[in-house]
Order: sequence, then structure tokens, then C-alpha cells
Amino acid sequence: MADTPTPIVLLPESEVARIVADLAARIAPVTDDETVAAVLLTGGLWFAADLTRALSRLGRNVRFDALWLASYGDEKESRGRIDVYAPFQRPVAGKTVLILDDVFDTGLSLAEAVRIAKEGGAARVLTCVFARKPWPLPRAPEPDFVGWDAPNRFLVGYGLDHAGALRGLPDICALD
Ligand SMILES: O=P(O)(O)OC[C@H]1O[C@H](OP(=O)(O)OP(=O)(O)O)[C@H](O)[C@@H]1O
Ligand code: HPA
Repeated sequence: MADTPTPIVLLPESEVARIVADLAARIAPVTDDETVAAVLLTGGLWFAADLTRALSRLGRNVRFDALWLASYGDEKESRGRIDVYAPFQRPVAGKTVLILDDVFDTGLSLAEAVRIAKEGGAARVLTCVFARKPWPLPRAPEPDFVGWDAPNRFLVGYGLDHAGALRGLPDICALD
């Protein structure tokens, strides 16, 4: 059996918390309590839980929904197509939707989520990712809010997984 590499800490949890608080301070003034924060399951859960609570500390109590998408499976590279496992729970027609995800890499997942929100009649779609990885080609749409520009390494922790493992690490680590 191949040895599993040891995760190397790139961003400790104290920095993660500082970045989430900074994102909330930027997002609170451009949203309202009717805004629907929509997490992309599964990886976005940890970030979305922290960001919505950081918004609440600033007096912004957004609504909450989820889209369950997947494109990586157990691999370290995108399959290049997005499988949609579950749609929004409630209608988003006429609402501002704030899509939240852990990482922006090829950009395909975020683009599919924006497409679904617009198809559902959202009045405005904002996007926020905790981490953005570099990519050689333009990606559309670029996220409206980015917490951290990550290096071009395979990331785990804070929701990011390898084959379903290591999502619960509180730090963001490289596994390569
Ligand atoms: O920009 P992209 O290349 O689309 O990559 C980003 C997406 O990849 C991961 O999801 P994944 O498909 O692995 O599902 P998961 O949320 O269950 O980890 C991650 O959570 C993002 O949603
Ligand atoms: O670096 C990554 N790690 C885990 N999941 C991912 N999905 C896209 N990029 C990554």
C-alpha cells in the first residue's frame, strides 16, 4: 500500500478565523437578512458555518440553503463535469443568493452553482470562496469575495478532503 503523505500546515486555524472575520466584515454591508447564503456541499460546510456565525456577530442574520455538487470524487483532479446530487431546499426566485464554497480551483463548481441560482430566478448572485488556487486560464465567474490566495498544492482540512478524509483538520494543509 502507498504511504499516505503527512499533511503540512499552510494556514493555521488562527489565521483561518481571522480571514473569516475579515470576509464577514466585507460581506455584511452588501447583504441583508433576506439574503440566502447557499453552501456548496460537502466541502463548503465548515466555512459556511463559520462565516454565517461571523455575519451574525455583526448583526447580519442571513437565511441558509445548500446545493450538493461534486466533481472530484476520490481523485485529486476534477472530472471536468459536475454531478448535482441535491438542489436548493427553498425557492431562490427574487432573492440575493450568496454562494459559499471552500475552494475555487478549475472554477467549474462555482460556475454551475451560479447557473443553478440564476436558473432559479435569483435577483442577484454573489460568490465567496475561502481559498482560491492559481489556474493558468481565465475562470468565469471569478468569485466576488476571496479569503486566501492559496498556493498550487493539493489542500486538505477545513472542509477540503482527499477521498472523503481529513475534512475535519482545523488548519488548511498541503497533501502532496
Ligand atoms: O473549482 P473546482 O475545480 O470545481 O473545485 C472546487 C470544488 O471541488 C471540491 O468539491 P468536490 O467536487 O471535491 O466535492 P466535495 O465538496 O464533496 O469535496 C470543493 O469543495 C469545491 O466545491
Ligand atoms: O486542493 C484541493 N483539495 C481538495 N479538494 C479540492 N477540490 C478542488 N481543489 C481541491
